[in-house]
Amino acid sequence: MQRCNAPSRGEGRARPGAAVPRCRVMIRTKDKTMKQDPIAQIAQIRQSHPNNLMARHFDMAYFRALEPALQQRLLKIIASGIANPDSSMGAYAMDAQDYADFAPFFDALIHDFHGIPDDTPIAQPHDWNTTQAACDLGGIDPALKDVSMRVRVARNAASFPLPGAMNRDQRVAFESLAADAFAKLAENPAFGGEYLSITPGSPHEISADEYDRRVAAHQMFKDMSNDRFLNVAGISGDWPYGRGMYVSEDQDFLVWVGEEDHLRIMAMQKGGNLNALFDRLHAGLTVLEGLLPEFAMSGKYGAIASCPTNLGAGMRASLHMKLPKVTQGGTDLSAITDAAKGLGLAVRGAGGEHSDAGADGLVDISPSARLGVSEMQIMRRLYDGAAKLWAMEKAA
Ligand SMILES: Nc1ncnc2c1ncn2[C@@H]1O[C@H](COP(=O)(O)OP(=O)(O)OP(=O)(O)O)[C@@H](O)[C@H]1O
Repeated sequence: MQRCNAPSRGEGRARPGAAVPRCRVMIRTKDKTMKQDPIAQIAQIRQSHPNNLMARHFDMAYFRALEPALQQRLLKIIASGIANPDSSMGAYAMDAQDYADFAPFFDALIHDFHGIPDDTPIAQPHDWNTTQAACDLGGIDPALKDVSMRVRVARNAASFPLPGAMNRDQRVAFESLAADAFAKLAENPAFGGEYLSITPGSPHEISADEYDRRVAAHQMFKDMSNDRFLNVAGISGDWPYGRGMYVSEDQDFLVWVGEEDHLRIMAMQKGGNLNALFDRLHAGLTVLEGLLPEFAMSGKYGAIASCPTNLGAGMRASLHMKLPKVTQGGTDLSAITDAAKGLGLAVRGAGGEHSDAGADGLVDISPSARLGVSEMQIMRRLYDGAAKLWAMEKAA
């Protein structure tokens, strides 16, 4: 799955630590004045980067018809896609309300990215009933009992701006609310654990070494402060204030605070039993919903997220699978990527987005679609696709 800041297919890949390009659009975002006509830039990007969905669908007539205040809001939404022509999406919502206020703009991108035909209304079903199908990969091959599974959902509080538009006080205030909720969650026998903060001076602050250890363990999110896409969008602003992670004692239920969305709520387990994994996430999510301010949800768009790629179920369900033969020892992902695409799956390196495959052919596979598909459809797609990719590996 490509998120907003993923480079478009076939174009250069962003890497953590990559140089942050200078913005060259004439809009005011915080204290920066950017220097070129954004409309002219979008026209150029449409030619040079046809996979930038923001540029592909930006309707000049629609933009010109907006009042100046709305134009400024829309320019902030698309600033990252202009400054980074190699964006695959190129737009981040700054507020839950943006999806309604700029529906003609967002809906064109959403139909395109999520593969929803233009004449089909956007709508999000929800279904967490895992008893409908047994999806245990260990039943296909005992070798798959070892796979690492992760499923996460994005959630944002309705009462705060989305991360791109938050100031430092708001980030810290949201983290404080979340820490209070986690203190209650810690008392729940099924989800007891601790909150670890990277906000300087937080009562829950962890050391830099502990943070690095958690990142290396695939639990904590990476430093976003050098991410050129998130920087322009304002999402990585005030780093590391307002950021942290809750982790259950058994390390299989985690909640990120202050990454690309207010919350990323996830279950992580080894073993191949997707039903158990999804049940764990659903149970934790249900408890958290009772402890936190109301989440921004929409019948049309599902879970509201900063990036339109994450709308809908807001879910990315992934498996870390070793596929050494079909990836030529991790050196060539082209065959597996093509096969996975036909199965509705995306492939990325096991270190997270923008990473390469491991030498042992360890890759991350996950269903691409999130909007218009229910949680259970995502689970089935992952199971069916993984079974087919595993059959390819065995036959190779
Ligand atoms: N199945 C998995 N098993 C173990 N770790 C995983 C698994 N899937 C993802 N991870 C780890 O989770 C972390 C976050 O990964 P990544 O950024 O790709 O995912 P994400 O949170 O779903 O975000 P996005 O799709 O927006 O990039 C990384 O450390 C990655 O290695």
